[in-house]
Amino acid sequence: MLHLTPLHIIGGQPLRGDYHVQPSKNAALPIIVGSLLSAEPITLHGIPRLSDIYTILEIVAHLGTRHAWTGPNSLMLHTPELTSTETPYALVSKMRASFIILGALVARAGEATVSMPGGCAFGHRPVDQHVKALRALGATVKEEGGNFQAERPEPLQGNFIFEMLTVGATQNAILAAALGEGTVTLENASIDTDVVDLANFLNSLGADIQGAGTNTITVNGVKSLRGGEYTVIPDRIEAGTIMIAAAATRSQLRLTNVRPEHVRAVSAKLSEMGVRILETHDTLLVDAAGIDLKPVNVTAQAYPGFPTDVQPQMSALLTTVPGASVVVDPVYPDRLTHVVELQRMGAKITVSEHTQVIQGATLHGAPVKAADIRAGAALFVAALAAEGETTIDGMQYVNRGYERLAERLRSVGAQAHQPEPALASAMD
Ligand SMILES: CC(=O)N[C@H]1[C@@H](OP(=O)(O)OP(=O)(O)OC[C@H]2O[C@@H](n3ccc(=O)[nH]c3=O)[C@H](O)[C@@H]2O)O[C@H](CO)[C@@H](O)[C@@H]1O
Ligand SMILES: C=C(OP(=O)(O)O)C(=O)O
Repeated sequence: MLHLTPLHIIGGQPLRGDYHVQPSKNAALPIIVGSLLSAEPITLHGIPRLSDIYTILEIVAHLGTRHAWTGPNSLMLHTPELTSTETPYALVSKMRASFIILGALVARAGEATVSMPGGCAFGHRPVDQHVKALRALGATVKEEGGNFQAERPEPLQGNFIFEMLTVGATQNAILAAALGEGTVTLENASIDTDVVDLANFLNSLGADIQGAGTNTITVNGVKSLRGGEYTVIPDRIEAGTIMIAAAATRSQLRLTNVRPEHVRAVSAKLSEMGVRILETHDTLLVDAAGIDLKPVNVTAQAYPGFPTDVQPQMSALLTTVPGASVVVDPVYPDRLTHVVELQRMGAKITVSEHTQVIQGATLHGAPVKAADIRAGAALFVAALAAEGETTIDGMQYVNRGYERLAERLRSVGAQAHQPEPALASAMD
């Protein structure tokens, strides 16, 4: 991964004005993979210009997809035929989300070889549910030499009950079953917004996926998918991050291009702390100006619970709130790489048995380093609230998830500066 220059933030200034939320990274990635199911051209709007998007485009290009940017966030994709059914380690290891290529290739080609996804800074991320689901629905999946090889002799059919709520495995099973005229029922399926957006996208091309957004999804395989045009949902994780940044700087800030119903768990927690939240159908006003915030306890859960992808940022906010807060993340119990870096900034956090106990303190600027995407987000939230200057290294991780971060933070009054162009614009 390319190393980027650090982000410099001089903290202690309130944010103000309107922050336009980017399109969703985690919804866009599986939708780009889903485009492999159609031989006709597809135009997608709402694709954020992020390094993860460039990585998935590299992977689908290897499989035969041609693409062209047709607007700042619009992309044309076309896969007239697959040129390979294998995704090599060098590409897959860059990004865990690429594992759902397995389901897409099984659907379109009846076979796939995908390398085992790489490890992750915040712990073990198994793929057993992806494999069990495909096997239960009639595919053979072999694990050999660090690769998973899947074959689908007949169209997938049958029933699978997930052992836990998993976004990626639900998406993988939907993709694998979408083509081929069998009927598949998925129980205890994830109801995450990114599962719903994938199903809506595939249905817009002629797929027959019923029940996305509930725990039981039925996929009636169809012969083929046509081309089409689709707009990806706004990024609820970026929205949650910026809502928290507004609270941490005790600001009044309006978020535009947001689906308030997608961030309700974050809104509820901020309201419990005393932040005023005002919703319209696509904006959110976050008002923490002049408010003495109260400490809270937070437990991350699958959607619609409090998102694990916002847990580190929430922990950063709580380091600024007088009193004791407790944070646990049963989804990823080791998602804690932000802790030691926040401590450099004066945060009072102790960790015992995967539980963060946080005492409010005054943060000060310091040199810090992000080890993963949302730990980096926690660091820029803390930096915005801290007295003095913070330099955040490891921006290649942060840039996976936040488009033109310094520029967009500056647009709402932050003093943020990253000396070199971000990776996304360097690759345009
Ligand atoms: C690209 C993308 O969209 N990534 C998101 C997606 O990841 P991802 O889809 O990988 O996460 P999952 O929803 O699958 O993981 C949820 C839980 O299930 C467990 N599990 C998952 C699969 C499996 O086969 N076995 C298993 O045990 C995981 O360890 C975790 O505890 O959802 C996560 C949970 O909201 C987010 O943190 C990630 O940002
Ligand atoms: C962890 C994340 O992404 P990934 O699942 O791709 O690692 C994230 O977006 O917070």
